[in-house]
Amino acid sequence: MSSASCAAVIRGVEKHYPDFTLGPVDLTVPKGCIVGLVGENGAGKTTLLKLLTGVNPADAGSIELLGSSPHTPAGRGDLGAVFDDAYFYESLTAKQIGKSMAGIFGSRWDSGEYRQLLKQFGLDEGKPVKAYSRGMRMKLSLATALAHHPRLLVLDEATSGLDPVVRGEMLDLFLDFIQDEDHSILISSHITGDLEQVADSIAYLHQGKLLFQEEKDVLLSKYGILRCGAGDLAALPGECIVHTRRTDFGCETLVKGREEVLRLLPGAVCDPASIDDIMRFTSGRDKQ
Ligand SMILES: Nc1ncnc2c1ncn2[C@@H]1O[C@H](COP(=O)(O)OP(=O)(O)OP(=O)(O)O)[C@@H](O)[C@H]1O
Repeated sequence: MSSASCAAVIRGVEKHYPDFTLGPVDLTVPKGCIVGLVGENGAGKTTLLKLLTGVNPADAGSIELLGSSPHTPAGRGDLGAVFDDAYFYESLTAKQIGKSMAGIFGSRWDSGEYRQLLKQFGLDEGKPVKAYSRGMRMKLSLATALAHHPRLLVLDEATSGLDPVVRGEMLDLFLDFIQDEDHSILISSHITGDLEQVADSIAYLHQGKLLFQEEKDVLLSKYGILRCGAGDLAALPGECIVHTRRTDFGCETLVKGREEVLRLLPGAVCDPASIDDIMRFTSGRDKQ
């Protein structure tokens, strides 16, 4: 895929902390797409998103953000980011935050859009942030990330802490956002069901390494959970078997090439795997 068709291109990026190494990671965010970033706690998702958005520098590799570097104003101007640990001054009201954002973004800041988003999210612009719940703070972060009309949204656990109804509204808003083919979203989430609903591709980070980035539909149709006896597994080529866990009733196996498995084992039970299944089995958490 050419870099012109991507909002973000990450190549060979590394970050080294005393007890953790990220990378080298290759990841792309195509224009007009939502890329879901999944991974266990401590897998390196926030670390990667902070490198991409220029919050922290990478130790190696290259990052192209909307055709520039994340460290240039051109790269950052078209970016809207929401981080789980981002905070506003507690005593400021949403209205005052809007004013300070207008100072930062200048003519890009759309105060009408900001007020509209606050209204849509049910946020009282006269209330100080300290009177906001966790979910309300997240919505305020989203409103500030959207009101300067970014082309790329980077969202780190932006739907966590939101109730299912509001999460549904957010997902609709994300889908609306990418109706413009020049818009894209990279979103990390532990709520994989949300990503199954809206993401075009899924990137899986495990212990600092990107295990795959694949189109969601391909991923979900490719993998399956096969339930069978140990003897049946012998009929399968090794590359079909990702990981097997033995249960009291036989074997539960994450298989790759579900159609091929069903062809080789007609009558076997091989249900489509969810993103959670793929993560659980691939990470080896189910090893017994
Ligand atoms: N500034 C830092 N200094 C040292 N270590 C760090 C720093 N930032 C992150 N780490 C380490 O990097 C690892 C990955 O952390 P990160 O926050 O990126 O994971 P994550 O995938 O976002 O996790 P979670 O899902 O729990 O939010 C952790 O071991 C963390 O302790």
